[in-house]
Amino acid sequence: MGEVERKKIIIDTDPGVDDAMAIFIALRSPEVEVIGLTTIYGNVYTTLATRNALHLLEVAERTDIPVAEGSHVTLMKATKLRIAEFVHGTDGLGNQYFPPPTGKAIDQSAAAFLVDKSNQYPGKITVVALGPLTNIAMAIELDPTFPEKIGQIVILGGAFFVNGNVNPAAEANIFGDPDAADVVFTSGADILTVGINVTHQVLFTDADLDKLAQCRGKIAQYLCKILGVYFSYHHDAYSIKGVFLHDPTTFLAAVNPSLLTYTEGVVRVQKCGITRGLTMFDDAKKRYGEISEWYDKPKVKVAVTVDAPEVMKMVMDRLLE
Ligand SMILES: O=c1[nH]cnc2c1ncn2[C@@H]1O[C@H](CO)[C@@H](O)[C@H]1O
Repeated sequence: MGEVERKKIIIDTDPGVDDAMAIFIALRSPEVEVIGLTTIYGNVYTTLATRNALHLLEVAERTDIPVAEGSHVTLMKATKLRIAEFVHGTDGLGNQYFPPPTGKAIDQSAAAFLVDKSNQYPGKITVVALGPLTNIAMAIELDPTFPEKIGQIVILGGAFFVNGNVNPAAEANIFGDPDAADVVFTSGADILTVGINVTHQVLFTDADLDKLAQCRGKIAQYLCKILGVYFSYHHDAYSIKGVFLHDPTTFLAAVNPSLLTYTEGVVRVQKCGITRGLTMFDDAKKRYGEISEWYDKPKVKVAVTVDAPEVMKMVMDRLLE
């Protein structure tokens, strides 16, 4: 029987506890084929992100999937980065200090890999971007036709109509490289962005963790080990007994966009000052009298609501397998 074509996915990632979850869910999603991981700083520095990406593929026994290392600096070449090790542990994976992976990244940068794959499968690739958008912006710099050739870019990023998680203005991934984010949002690519206004609705609770602990599967057991630090952080920072599933929600939105509703409009990113990293959406309800920085820019899709129970069901089904 003719097999339904699986969506080809590249995950741009900074693993990261919730990145690890998203990667494992992706590898257990029959609807998609993960054709590569590209790495970026954010939750950890890029070198560690690469090491963790290789390690996670070894845990999942999927070393056939290539890892391309991404940028160590922002689009503007800044080396002073904001790294969220206080969220994920100093090793990025819940302070477990796993032995180093045996595999190596391929001999191609993340940006070059992204461009290559977009040429190989024009219009067919979905990039799921789970960290700061430096690699994607660099792919656009490398090849200005990248936005036309890439199928879709599904982004975990932004705080739309709500406060950020770095400060009241900014969400962590956009704050990590606002210049890159603004390039990507205004590139004309088919973009769906899932902000923390949506991912904060998807809570993985203590009870879910218990279910995972009772499952004898290798991945379930592995995740239980690394989730401790992420749980403690959420308890301290938000006074909640559970963790937000930012990355898994974004990945599942790429698999099944009907899990979300979205609105469309131009998004610009504040690049300086106290609101650096702010994502400002023009809802186009007003025809402004003056030409603004939003005028005539391409629109993107901004997630507004999510079917959280269905996302949680998909997460649990895939992790408890
Ligand atoms: O308070 C925080 N500061 C920095 N990063 C965070 C925080 N909370 C979550 N994340 C990480 O940033 C992405 C979502 O913004 C997620 O990858 C999450 O793990």
